[in-house]
Amino acid sequence: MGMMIDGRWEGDDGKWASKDGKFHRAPSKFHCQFGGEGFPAEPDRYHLYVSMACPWAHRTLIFRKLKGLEDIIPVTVVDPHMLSRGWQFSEPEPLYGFNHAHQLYAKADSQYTGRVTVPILWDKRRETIVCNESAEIIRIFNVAFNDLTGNRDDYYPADLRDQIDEINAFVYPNINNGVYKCGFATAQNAYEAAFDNLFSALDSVEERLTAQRYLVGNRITEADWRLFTTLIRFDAVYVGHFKCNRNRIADMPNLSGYLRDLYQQPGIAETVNFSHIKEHYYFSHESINPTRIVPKGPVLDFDAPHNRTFII
Ligand SMILES: N[C@@H](CCC(=O)N[C@@H](CS)C(=O)NCC(=O)O)C(=O)O
Repeated sequence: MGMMIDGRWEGDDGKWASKDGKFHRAPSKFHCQFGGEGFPAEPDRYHLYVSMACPWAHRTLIFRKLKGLEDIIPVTVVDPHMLSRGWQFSEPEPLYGFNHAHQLYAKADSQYTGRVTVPILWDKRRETIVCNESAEIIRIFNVAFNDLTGNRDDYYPADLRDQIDEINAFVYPNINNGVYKCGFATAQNAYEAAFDNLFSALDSVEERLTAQRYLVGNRITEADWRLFTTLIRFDAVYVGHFKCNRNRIADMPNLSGYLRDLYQQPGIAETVNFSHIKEHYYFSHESINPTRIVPKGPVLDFDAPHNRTFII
């Protein structure tokens, strides 16, 4: 797994785990300054690069779908295999014919130093990265194109923002990133601490969902979609590949019903691609799975009844 140093691709960075054996996620470098003169909301101006495997990129695909942005913001999907040159395109990508995502980063900033991550929101006019932070991209998608699409669905409503921020601040480090802290730990004690922390957080959300249908009451918000992209991958990859195996989500009645409830919302199933999810994790992380064998199971049925509508 590599990264970019001064605008050039460096093959092996050894950065996934630090000396303490813990996984530390690097912060994103391109932050959104959307709107106004800089990056106005316009059709045929932006392009989204995603991996169908990546939970962070998945957030942006969900918001693109929910907010009716498919005609306004085209998408290019990277190959599921992320190998020695980082994210690659199965066919040259449509804007420049690049074969690798790192070429986009170099085009945006010829001196770029950092990781080459997806999602990438690209501005075709300025030929640069608008943003490579999914948490910010979904906030843009939530409102910025409303006048163009007429879609005013709001997943970060003003009256719920404090509650959404609070639950996000819990779910991100403990669950979204918590699975990575288990999977990329390189010391037994770091793994065990991450494992205990992850399952204690899942227990707490399981409890929370006893009395309410969604994370913030009875309305789906951004907080739910941010949790969804981790939960949907959990039994297929995190249980086995990342050793998050105290139990499956399928064994947690509230969380599994909640997961099916979200999966069955209109358009969401189309954003989920288990072939890319399993191929990416099991094939790309050679240090975790050197044989690169991708398991055939598990058999999962997210179309089964969720039985959550009785909860007000
Ligand atoms: N903070 C970023 C994280 C994105 C991220 O880490 N994406 C992963 C894929 S799941 C990636 O591209 N990793 C490649 C690398 O770090 O080299 C976001 O949420 O947008």
